[in-house]
Amino acid sequence: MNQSKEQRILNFVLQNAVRGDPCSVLETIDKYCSQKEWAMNVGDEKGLILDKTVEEVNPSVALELGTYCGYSAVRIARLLKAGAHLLTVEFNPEFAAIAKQMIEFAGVQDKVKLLEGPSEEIIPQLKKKYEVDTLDFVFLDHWKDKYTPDTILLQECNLLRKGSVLLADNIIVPGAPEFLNYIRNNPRFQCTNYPSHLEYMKVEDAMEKAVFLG
Ligand SMILES: O=C(NCCCCCn1ccc2cnccc21)c1cc(-c2ccc(F)cc2)cc(O)c1O
Ligand SMILES: [Mg+2]
Repeated sequence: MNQSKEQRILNFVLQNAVRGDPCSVLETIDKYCSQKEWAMNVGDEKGLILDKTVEEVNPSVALELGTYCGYSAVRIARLLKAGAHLLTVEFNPEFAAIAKQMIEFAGVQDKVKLLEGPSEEIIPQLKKKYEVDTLDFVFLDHWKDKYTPDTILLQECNLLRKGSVLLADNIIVPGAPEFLNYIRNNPRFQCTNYPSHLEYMKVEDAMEKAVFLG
């Protein structure tokens, strides 16, 4: 059975990165995906926008929708203060298995809880099953047509508080036009656009930050 691309990325990290060193894991994934096989990690350029937003928010409780190989989970978790944690949702079991190993190799497993399943099922469970009060930070990086329904669901489940920050990837490519329309025309959100490039490519992309006003 030949390996998946995601397995090849993990193997390259296990063989070339430094165990317990999140920055080394991130550099190694970026090296592989820029030189050998493209993959849909947020990458080093948009990763800096993610870093700055996480540092600005300094979240106690963060949610990520779309784990993939765990690149952005490692990226976020490495910046979290003591006692803070990231809940990351992945519905593809193969990706979840890769991400789990990636997160453990990076040494951030104590800060990350990987939840397997579709976001519309997991979000309503966050309060009771995962003991979440409200979310300080949400990174949207899953199916682009789920950004809007899941943002609505987060509000319906009372998971956002005044000042909660959403950051959405791929505003231009693959694009989330319906989300952009929803969030920019919603008076309960204050939006900021961050132009960038598609991971590992000279193609324009952008991230959108939306602060919930309560
Ligand atoms: O599709 C993307 N990501 C989503 C992957 C699937 C998520 C599925 N999933 C995960 C959790 C979860 C929970 N509930 C429901 C579904 C769930 C993506 C694509 C590109 C891209 C691809 C080709 C191209 F030519 C240019 C750009 C670049 C990106 O950065 C991306 O993020
Ligand atoms: Mg993305």
